[in-house]
Amino acid sequence: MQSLTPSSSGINLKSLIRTKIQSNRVNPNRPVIRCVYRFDAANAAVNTGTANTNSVGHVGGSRADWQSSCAILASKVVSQQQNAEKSGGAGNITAVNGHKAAMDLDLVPIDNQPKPLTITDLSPAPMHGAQLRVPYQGVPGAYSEAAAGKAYPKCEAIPCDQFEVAFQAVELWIADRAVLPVENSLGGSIHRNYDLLLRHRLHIVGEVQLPVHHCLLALPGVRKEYLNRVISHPQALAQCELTLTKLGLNVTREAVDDTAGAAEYIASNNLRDTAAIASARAADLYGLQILAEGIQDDSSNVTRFVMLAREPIIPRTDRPFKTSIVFAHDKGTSVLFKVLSAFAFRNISLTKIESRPHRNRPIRLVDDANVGTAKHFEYMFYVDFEASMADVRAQNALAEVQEFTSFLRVLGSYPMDMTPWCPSRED
Ligand SMILES: O=C(O)C(=O)C[C@]1(C(=O)O)C=C[C@@H](O)C=C1
Repeated sequence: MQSLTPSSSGINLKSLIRTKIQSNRVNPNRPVIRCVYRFDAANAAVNTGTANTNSVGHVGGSRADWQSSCAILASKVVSQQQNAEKSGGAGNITAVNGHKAAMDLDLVPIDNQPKPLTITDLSPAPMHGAQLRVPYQGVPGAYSEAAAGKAYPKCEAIPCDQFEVAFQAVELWIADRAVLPVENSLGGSIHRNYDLLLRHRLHIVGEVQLPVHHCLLALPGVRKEYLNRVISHPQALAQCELTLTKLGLNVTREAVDDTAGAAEYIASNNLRDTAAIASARAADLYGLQILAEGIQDDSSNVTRFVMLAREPIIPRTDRPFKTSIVFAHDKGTSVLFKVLSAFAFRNISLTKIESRPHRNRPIRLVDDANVGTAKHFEYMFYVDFEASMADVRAQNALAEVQEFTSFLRVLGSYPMDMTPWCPSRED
């Protein structure tokens, strides 16, 4: 799979925005320009080598720098909201995934869709309104939009061109909750989002598990034999890897920012040699036909999303709760067994464990005069366990974990998604 994300370093916000605009001008047909910024924003934290601080600081130096760098375009946000209402788009999420495509194959005017929020749209001024505002990365028709609708059925889902924007929209009180995909049953963890959880100070307040039913979409009249390229989110490409091969397509696979963005790109550039992997709702929204459906390699394909807020919720014990933590230790991975036993002794089940590079201190050198220098990689460990922070067992386990670790943060204690299991789509 070709990665279309160029690397760079030593960036600041203004140069990023300039890069983005220039890239768009140079080659308006590339669907992936937004990646340039997304990748660089992540690297900003790598370059400064800091974790656990607000990423705003990394981007522009200080929060004040960042704010003065941003255009204050609150009215644009409002007009996006109005557009969304008019188009029945982001604010009106019904059966997004698992939704029968219309057989009317006329191209729809895709300009009706609300434009994704970008970093320059963020205003530090709070927005008021009764509806919960939930930013997600992608454009209408993305699975993240569906996840927002599942978590908060009456919410106004706000498309953003990158995760960083969704986080900052909540941090700056423009929005109320961000929705973030963290893992998929086939594609595995979405690593970058674990890093983002650590860099930002938002709290996990809920989770949603969304069955993901992928379709192969192309312009009306296009047949599979005409295709020489399939574009989608890297996770979606990974989830359909075997099926794409089985379909006998002689295509290159290219990664773009989100599934629905791939569909939109094909429609707006009238690409007859390219297909997208996206939802049936994306086919509806962007006037594409469904060439094949259910193309994920496993019918029970599920993505887990977490919801993030400025404040934690008050944990309870009257319903199943999950707690997510992240920890590290100065002396490397040897602490892992002790931490895990703190949960095992209390009969607390772990549902997930993930390790990521410790970006502050990625390597630990251990010199041995006789044999040389061992170079150990250092990790941050992310653990989800099935207990509420209001449960005394969890409190005792964490008190113990704290003794073993040099760094411990509770990312959130939140209700588990206990919705009935229905992996197949309801047509
Ligand atoms: O591209 C989208 O539609 C998304 O919402 C992103 C995303 C992901 O990040 O995993 C969400 C669910 C699917 O697993 C594929 C892609």
